[in-house]
Amino acid sequence: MSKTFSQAEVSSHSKSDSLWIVVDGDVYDLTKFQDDHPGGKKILQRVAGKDASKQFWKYHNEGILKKYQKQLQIGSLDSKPKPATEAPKPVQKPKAALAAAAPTTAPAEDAEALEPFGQQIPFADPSWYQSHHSPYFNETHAALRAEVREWVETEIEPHVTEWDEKKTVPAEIYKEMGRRGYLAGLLGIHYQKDYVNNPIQSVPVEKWDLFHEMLLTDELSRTGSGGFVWNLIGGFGIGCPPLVKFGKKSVVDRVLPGILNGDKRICLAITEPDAGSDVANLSCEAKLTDDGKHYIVNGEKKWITNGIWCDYFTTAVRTGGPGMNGVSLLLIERDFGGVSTRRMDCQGVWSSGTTYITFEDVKVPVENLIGKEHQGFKVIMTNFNHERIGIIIQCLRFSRVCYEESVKYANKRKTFGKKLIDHPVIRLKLAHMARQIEASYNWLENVIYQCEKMGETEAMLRLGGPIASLKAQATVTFEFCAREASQIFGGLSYSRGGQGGKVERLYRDVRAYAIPGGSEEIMLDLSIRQSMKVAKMLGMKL
Ligand code: HEM
Repeated sequence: MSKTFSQAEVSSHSKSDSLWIVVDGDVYDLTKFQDDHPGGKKILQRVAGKDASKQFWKYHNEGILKKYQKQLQIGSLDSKPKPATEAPKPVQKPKAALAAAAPTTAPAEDAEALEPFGQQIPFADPSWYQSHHSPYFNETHAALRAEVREWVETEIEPHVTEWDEKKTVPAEIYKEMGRRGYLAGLLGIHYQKDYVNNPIQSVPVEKWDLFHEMLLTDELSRTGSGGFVWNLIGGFGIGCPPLVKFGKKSVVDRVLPGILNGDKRICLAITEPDAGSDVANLSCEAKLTDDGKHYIVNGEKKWITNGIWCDYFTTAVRTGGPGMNGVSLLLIERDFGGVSTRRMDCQGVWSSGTTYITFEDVKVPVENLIGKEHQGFKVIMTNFNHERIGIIIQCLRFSRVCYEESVKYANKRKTFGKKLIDHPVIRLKLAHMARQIEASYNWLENVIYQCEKMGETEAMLRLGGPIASLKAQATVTFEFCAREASQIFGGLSYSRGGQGGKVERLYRDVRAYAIPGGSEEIMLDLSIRQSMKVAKMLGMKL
């Protein structure tokens, strides 16, 4: 935007037939927009021709300018300071600032802390973003973090509310996940470089680890929409790993490139109208044909994330007798015919496409069996840790979003002559949010590190209990933070959109995290049962 105006020039556009305002040194022509302004046109006319920065920031958050700038900004004031030509000075590392005060006997460090990143609001980002030392993150993680945040802030965040209200996300965004090489790194295993056209840009693929996967999901979750995150990786993150790990090579080679490059979509179809957390009771049946070449599948699946848009369904079916030993996993393809999907209306995660599926005489080739016949339950079990870790990462970032939005709002909203942040009762709420977020996140880092070091079977056995426990911890934290943020925002988090929009949306999304993937009650019970069982095997003495 190269055009510049003097203040006098702006002042001459102070009527409704030519209405300009200034926000942060930039000039906006609101003449046409005033009739559509959700806050009303009179309020704009009162500041016409003036600097309205103070009033603007009182009623809006940053997303509004990002969304409307292109359409409404016509230039800047000639008095606006020019942006520095050289790169802005990074925030000073606390280490340098504190060097003088550091005790001379401090132990030598193994590695330097990373540069500060983000807005430096305490607890609004993980502590390694504020240059705290971390044994887990290095320059490759910092590079990925910057790449994803750039994309999310410019291309995604300004539109998330609109997409959520429309209950969809443009297909282009999922394709972009493929084009950027992100999907190939979100499977809980090493990066699938042989199946993608463009491997990820900022990280050498051989260096990809579970912490990259964690922070990719974490940064996507800054959008503050479970619906958005699930739209992109909800079905994929749980439906694709069983195919990659246990599918026949011929099938994997045929379908995986389309999925990982973002052209085709896959989901996991396990839950049924009558079988949720008790997976072993499912009834969708698959009968082998007399020639042994196909299964004929009949049955229903419910609450299936992404189902309406999917080409492939990693489906749990009953091929044998009752209980867990009669369950198999099949890759059902929409093109086989007999697959019907309808959208379900749910409380939250609106843009995730929660689906009811019916399979009617679907003819599935036996080569689409994932794992061995009647042993699908084992495959489903190996999937749970990855699914639950995904849920934990999202819940903890959503908790941070609730906290971050609250801190920002509390620093501008005044009640009874004081900013909210100056009321001890509000600070107490923020403190309780922060302590739970940080405790849970530090536990998550440890669990990810264990997953990285243990083999799959060892991790399944030894981490099943802690991960179940952490899932419950994360969803309870999320519920608490959504509630407290909502109280801080008051009426603004009761209406949809606007400044409290993220908090209102996340409040509605809470149950979508506390129930699926193992409900809180089942998780807590399992955490003790599983941990005791494994400890006994390993020689626990009581
Ligand atoms: C570039 C200029 C502006 C744009 C693009 C804009 C846009 C919007 C939008 C989209 C909303 C709906 C709520 C939201 O999504 O946040 C809104 C609400 C509102 N705006 Fe503006 N606005 C502008 C300038 C102003 C100014 C200068 C004022 C005050 C003098 C103002 C006062 C309000 C008020 C009072 C609301 C209602 C807030 C509420 O519901 O709590 N706006 N505006």
